[in-house]
Amino acid sequence: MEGKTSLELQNCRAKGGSSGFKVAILGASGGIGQPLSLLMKMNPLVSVLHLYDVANTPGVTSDVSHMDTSAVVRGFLGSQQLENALTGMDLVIIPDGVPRKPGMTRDDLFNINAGIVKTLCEGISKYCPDAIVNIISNPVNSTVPIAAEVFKKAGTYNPKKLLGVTMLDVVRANTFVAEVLGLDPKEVDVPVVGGHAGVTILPLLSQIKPPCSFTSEETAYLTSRIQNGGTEVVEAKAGAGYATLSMAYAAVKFADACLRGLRGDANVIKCAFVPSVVKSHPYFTQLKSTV
Ligand SMILES: NC(=O)C1=CN([C@@H]2O[C@H](COP(=O)(O)OP(=O)(O)OC[C@H]3O[C@@H](n4cnc5c(N)ncnc54)[C@H](O)[C@@H]3O)[C@@H](O)[C@H]2O)C=CC1
Ligand SMILES: O=C([O-])CC(=O)C(=O)O
Repeated sequence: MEGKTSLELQNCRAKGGSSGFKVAILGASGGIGQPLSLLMKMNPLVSVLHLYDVANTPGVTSDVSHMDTSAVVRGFLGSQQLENALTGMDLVIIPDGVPRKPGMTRDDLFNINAGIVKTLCEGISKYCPDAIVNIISNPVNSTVPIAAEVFKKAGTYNPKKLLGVTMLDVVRANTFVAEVLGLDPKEVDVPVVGGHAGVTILPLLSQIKPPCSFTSEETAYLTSRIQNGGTEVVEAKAGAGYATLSMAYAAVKFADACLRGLRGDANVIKCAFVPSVVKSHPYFTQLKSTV
């Protein structure tokens, strides 16, 4: 190792990195992006982790890269580095954009986040058109259709690879249902379909595994709590934030399912907001095989 600069040493390490998938997180310095970067660095299916943002990626990258797990971490700052951040990626996770404040709906984020997601998806269609794309940025009910239009225009649209992340609704539903039933949440699987905003979030309480039943009061309580889970956190944080930690957990659970699907595992089926066969709703959260 004598005579090598620290950059050369890092490059040696990168070349000798473990086999696995290459994952980019766009918006890696944010409230979701940071814990998501931490958790993805711990995922044994990831060999290379690219952290992209328009702010603070050198610090986040330095911090996360010190973790003694296999994935090689590289940081990218600003739009001039988007090409390098995306080239060769198998999975791109997008938690960039603006989150809402108390009193706002997710739709209030549309004007800013739509433009950001559009620009990033134009980059994806140029630099890693075959990657699976996980969209977290709100309003998911609109950002996923925007991404689809960008990919269609570029001729790179693959409806199987564009997935709106609604896993937090499932994670919340599993937690709240388990509380009512007195079970460990790990034993509960609640399908949640529809969309990712208020009444469009539809927990299928009759389809839970294991089979169970509820009183009408329990059904009303659970439906309302699951539909308003995001608002519950926004109000509890009282202007100082929104769901970031539970979202990062949910995003990693979903990303891991995508990577297992890419690896060829059978029966990896999760809920996601995707192009739909329901004619009146061209996009709909449904149970979907992850590849
Ligand atoms: N799908 C879901 O279930 C959930 C979605 N969200 C959404 O996720 C999004 C991100 O939330 P947070 O991380 O809490 O927000 P945040 O404001 O903490 O972080 C957003 C990050 O995006 C970056 N960013 C801004 N413009 C960018 C651009 N042009 N390119 C790349 N990065 C850019 C910012 O620098 C920042 O680091 C919000 O839209 C929020 O509503 C939040 C919770 C749950
Ligand atoms: O409520 C928000 O704005 C963030 C979000 O989507 C959620 O927590 O489900």
